[in-house]
Amino acid sequence: MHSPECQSDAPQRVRTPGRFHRVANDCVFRPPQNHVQSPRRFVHNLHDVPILPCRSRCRYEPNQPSRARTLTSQTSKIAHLRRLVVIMTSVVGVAVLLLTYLQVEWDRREALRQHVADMENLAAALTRQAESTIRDAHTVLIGIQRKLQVSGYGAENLHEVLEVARAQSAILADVEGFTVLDADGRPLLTTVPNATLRFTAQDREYFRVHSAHQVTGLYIGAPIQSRLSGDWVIALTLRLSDANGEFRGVVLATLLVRHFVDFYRSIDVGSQGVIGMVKRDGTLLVRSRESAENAGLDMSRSPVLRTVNEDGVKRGNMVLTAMIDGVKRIYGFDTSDEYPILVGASLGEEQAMAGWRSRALRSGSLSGGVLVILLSMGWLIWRALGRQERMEARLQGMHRDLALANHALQIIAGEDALTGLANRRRLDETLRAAFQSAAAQGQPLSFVLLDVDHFKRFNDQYGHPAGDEALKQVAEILKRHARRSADTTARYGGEELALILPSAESTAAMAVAERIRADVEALAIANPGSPYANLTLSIGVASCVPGQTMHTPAELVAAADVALYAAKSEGRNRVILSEQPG
Ligand SMILES: Nc1nc2c(ncn2[C@@H]2O[C@H](COP(=O)(O)OP(=O)(O)OP(=O)(O)O)[C@@H](O)[C@H]2O)c(=O)[nH]1
Repeated sequence: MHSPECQSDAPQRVRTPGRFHRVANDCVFRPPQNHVQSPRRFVHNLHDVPILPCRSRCRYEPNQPSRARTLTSQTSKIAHLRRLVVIMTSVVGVAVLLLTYLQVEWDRREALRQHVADMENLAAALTRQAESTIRDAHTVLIGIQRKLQVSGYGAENLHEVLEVARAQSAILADVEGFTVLDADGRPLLTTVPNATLRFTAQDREYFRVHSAHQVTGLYIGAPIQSRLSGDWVIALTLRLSDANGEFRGVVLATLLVRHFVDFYRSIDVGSQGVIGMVKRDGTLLVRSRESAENAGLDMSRSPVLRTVNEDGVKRGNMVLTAMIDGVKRIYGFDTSDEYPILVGASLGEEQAMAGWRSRALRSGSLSGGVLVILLSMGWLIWRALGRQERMEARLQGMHRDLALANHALQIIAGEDALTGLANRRRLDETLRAAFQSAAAQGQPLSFVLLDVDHFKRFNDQYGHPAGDEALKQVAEILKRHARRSADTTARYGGEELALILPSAESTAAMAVAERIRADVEALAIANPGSPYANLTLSIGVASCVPGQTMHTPAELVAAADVALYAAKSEGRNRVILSEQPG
């Protein structure tokens, strides 16, 4: 009762005209649901039917099932192992990459955080230094302004002012000197040594700002080239007014740009680093990289100044590409609360992060090495397992061939491997011989066909190995009841067994069949799927005197088959005698 799409390698016999397929003994059948419908069987001469390879997914196991199963599970274990190797290698590889990335990224942030903090602190310190320098000059300017505004511009007072200013200028190293200009911009006095006083400052920005009364306090101008000394200076100025507030001139302190530049350059910020001071309006006052070229440059569009002026940030940091030279830098900046100035200190990003880059390169190389070793090992194991898998598959193929060869040998030998009964081929030969001999002697001949009831449910419940064991036990009972030497017990196919009883009439055959049925029932092998709760047999018995009532063995088998069908239909676990005339 093999399904037509059977594809296992078991040999099978396919019955073409009937509804049921019969396969060789070892194949595990899957009968159609309605297989008990009449006519149940179609008897044929098996020798006319070719042995075909079984191609369904039936659970056919040749006679060395456990070894074959072991090999199959071994192969699938190896395949599973190979998959595991790929998965493990990938997981560990990804983990190594991820950890390396996280470590490198953490290190980068830490390095950046450290540099940013350094630059912010440096900017704050330099802002305080600039404030202090400006404050010192501012204090002297206020003194000169007061003295002139109170005591007037007479020669004696001017002389006194000059003396005091000289003394203070000598103390203040960053100050080039102090100068007083009259309302026309001409110098009245200066502390700058060897200065020629034949010039006018009317064109200077600070002069215009004060004469137009645009500022009241200290005005910090853009860097200019001093007309007194030729040095680049930052002019700090206060307005001079008379008692009516009329413009009387300007008192001026000039800070030496080179002093700031020298000081800024003495601080190590690397060859790409820059320290600079700008006015809050964006005018560049000092830059450590060049002393004068960029003096007065408008930097109001710089992101740092925009942050300070637009967002009101007083102190902070940024990583950005400089407007002046296009170098990417890490900036720290701080603004003065006293004066409209801002000092920024920066490191070149490339130089600052060079340490981190080399550490990242080392980590990357190390991880790369680990990864290469890991992948190589994974690949080697994977390849070795592949070889083993192929070998196991070959071995499996060889075992299958061996099993088929054994099976073929058993067919030739005429014995069913599982039960030790005669196989189908020998059954047919024996039946044919018994039929001819009984016909020649005018003796009766009986044929008994036995089928285990609800065996599929038994298999489904306990598994095929248990089914095999039960079949063996039934076969043993069958052997016990074949007492005469001419009696032949055989496996007809699947869970069907047969018994040839030469010289036995129907009464004797029925008695034997009944004893077999009873003995099997008495075994009490549990079969929960059966209404009898135990394993039982349905048996069909047919008898004839060959040559008289029947003319071929096939007729006798067909009669037993119909009787067996009747036994199934009437409730199973019973023996039915064929109604065919015997
Ligand atoms: N364990 C084992 N099972 C077998 C063997 N040969 C056939 N079978 C099984 O026997 C069962 C026969 O099923 P069916 O033809 O439906 O018959 P059943 O379940 O006994 O039902 P009825 O015959 O109607 O009582 C199938 O499940 C086959 O797989 C064998 O050698 N070993």
